[in-house]
Amino acid sequence: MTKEITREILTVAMPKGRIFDEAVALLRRANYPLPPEFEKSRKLIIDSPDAGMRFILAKPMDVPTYVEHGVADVGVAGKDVLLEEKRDVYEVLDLKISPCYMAVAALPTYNPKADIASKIATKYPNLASTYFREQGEQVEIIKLNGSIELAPIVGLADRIVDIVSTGRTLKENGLIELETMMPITSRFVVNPVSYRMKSLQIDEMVERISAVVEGGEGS
Ligand SMILES: Nc1ncnc2c1ncn2[C@@H]1O[C@H](COP(=O)(O)OP(=O)(O)OP(=O)(O)O)[C@@H](O)[C@H]1O
Ligand SMILES: O=P(O)(O)OC[C@H]1O[C@H](OP(=O)(O)OP(=O)(O)O)[C@H](O)[C@@H]1O
Repeated sequence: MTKEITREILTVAMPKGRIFDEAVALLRRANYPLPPEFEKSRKLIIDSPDAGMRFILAKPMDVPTYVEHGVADVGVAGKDVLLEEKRDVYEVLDLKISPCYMAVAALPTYNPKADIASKIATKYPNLASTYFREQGEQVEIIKLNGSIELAPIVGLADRIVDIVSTGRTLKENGLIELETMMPITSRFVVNPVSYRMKSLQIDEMVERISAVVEGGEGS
């Protein structure tokens, strides 16, 4: 009797939005045959039997949550999201896509006052509080969900912690960068249990993507 080696389906959590197209392009360059409906569909679960994969399309900030809980075996998440969410996932590969950086910014008139806790507006409260704690600075964090650059202009906060890419949003809103905090790129993350149970598929996927990232295969 011949024993058939069956490969289990790998569930991949993909971030919708900015990172999505670049992540899809990377997978295609690694020769994963992704269906054309990927780009056009509003579906949140897309099966690719030829690739042996099921894709779930999540909000970028939620990708590590799906991977931590094991409903996705692997996923693609920004380093910003990983630092903010601190989920129990393995970060195994820097995909070097969607580059940007995290920065502290303020109006040019910002004047640090030693006796008052500075107000920091951000979409990244954990990342920001860790950063300022490490700097030995006491701050009050104000969590916002977007349009962060608005906060200093209307007097809600005196500084912001936010992502900078082209610098256009800071510039057009009259803000200046005070400190560069850390560079950000998207990472390939893996559920620790999946890493043991589906090591064959996951190792192969990491190798194939890594070859594209490092060597520019197919680019
Ligand atoms: N200029 C940028 N602004 C924000 N995120 C960026 C930028 N450039 C790259 N990124 C990456 O893209 C991710 C965010 O993607 P996107 O803006 O689509 O999601 P989002 O923050 O959930 O947006 P929204 O809340 O507007 O839907 C970040 O986690 C970061 O790693
Ligand atoms: O340096 P830039 O190229 O201008 O990019 C940075 C801007 O892009 C992001 O905002 P996004 O467009 O996601 O909108 P949001 O304010 O709703 O988060 C980020 O929060 C900055 O505001």
